[in-house]
Amino acid sequence: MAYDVIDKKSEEALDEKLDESLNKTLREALTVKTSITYPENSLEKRASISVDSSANAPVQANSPEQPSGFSRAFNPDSLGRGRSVLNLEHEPTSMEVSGLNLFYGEKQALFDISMKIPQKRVTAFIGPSGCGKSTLLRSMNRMNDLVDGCRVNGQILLTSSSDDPQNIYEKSVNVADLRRRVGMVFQKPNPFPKSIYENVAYGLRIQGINKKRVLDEVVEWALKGAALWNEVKDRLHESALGLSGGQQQRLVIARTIAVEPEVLLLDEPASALDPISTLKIEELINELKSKFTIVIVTHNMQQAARVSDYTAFMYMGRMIEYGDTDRLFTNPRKKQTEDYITGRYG
Ligand SMILES: Nc1ncnc2c1ncn2[C@@H]1O[C@H](COP(=O)(O)OP(=O)(O)OP(=O)(O)O)[C@@H](O)[C@H]1O
Repeated sequence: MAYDVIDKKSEEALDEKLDESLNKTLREALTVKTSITYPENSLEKRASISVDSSANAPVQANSPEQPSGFSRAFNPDSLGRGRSVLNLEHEPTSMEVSGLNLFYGEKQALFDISMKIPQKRVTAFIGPSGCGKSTLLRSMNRMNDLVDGCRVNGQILLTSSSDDPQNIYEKSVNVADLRRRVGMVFQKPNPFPKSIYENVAYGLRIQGINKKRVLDEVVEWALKGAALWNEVKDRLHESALGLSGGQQQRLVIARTIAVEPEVLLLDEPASALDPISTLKIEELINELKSKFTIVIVTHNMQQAARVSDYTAFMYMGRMIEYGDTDRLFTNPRKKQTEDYITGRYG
């Protein structure tokens, strides 16, 4: 079977363009006045993220990620979490995608995608290169608006915090506000050239919150939430650019969660990181889902199996199968899913 040929050049060009637009977009998203207020003594709910101190503990260098000679075939040893099968029908949702088609100029990249994104769960998108994972992820906070000639039809409802779900593609939607509510972390860490503290405080300062005690609390909360506090608490005023790649990625996560998004979109957040940093990001995802809905794109099936509750398998712009992660990996219902997870293609 012929697979979609990826136009690497346009992908790289898009990545560059997204990188360029990113800081601007982030700044816009963070400048939005929101209903969030951070009065003193109102930060108790932040404490509800339990930060497992083991996330900062040293780990065995050979523990995470692919064994040497890794093939794309899925290794079922990644499963066995011993939990019961999850059922999407019974989950409250954060987002609901229906009949979504997306075009880059003449080329259609997504075909009639419909899916529910369950609240406070981790949903992974997997599939061969070029199948549309990142496109679908980016469509969830309208990052694709940055691509010339990109058109979308269908709808995506943001359902988590309102009785009156809003289609994010409606004209009246404030896109900067949307991107604060649906935050995104990219493959390449992109801290601002500021101190560690100011990176995390950025979104709050822009909202006019300058009280030191409040900022201190939020910065500490977000850095703890991103499992970075112990490593940086003594150097908060040093440049973020002096951190390692893995630390920078956790800093970006801290910056994103500091403005309390409802949904965190992670586009291969660990693919540029070493195995130890990758493990920390995976542990972090597990911690963060108690507070945030998480959607992750990953090339790595072991990673999808380790971190996600639900997995969506995509192929050539279509959603082929979507359901409980353990079930999908151990008992796929579609032959294309089975072929992919057994390494027959991809
Ligand atoms: N800016 C763009 N202009 C034109 N086509 C694009 C653009 N971005 C992506 N595409 C095409 O859309 C399709 C889906 O790409 P997308 O990057 O979403 O796939 P993916 O599954 O995330 O791939 P990968 O795993 O390689 O990152 C591909 O055929 C790709 O070439």
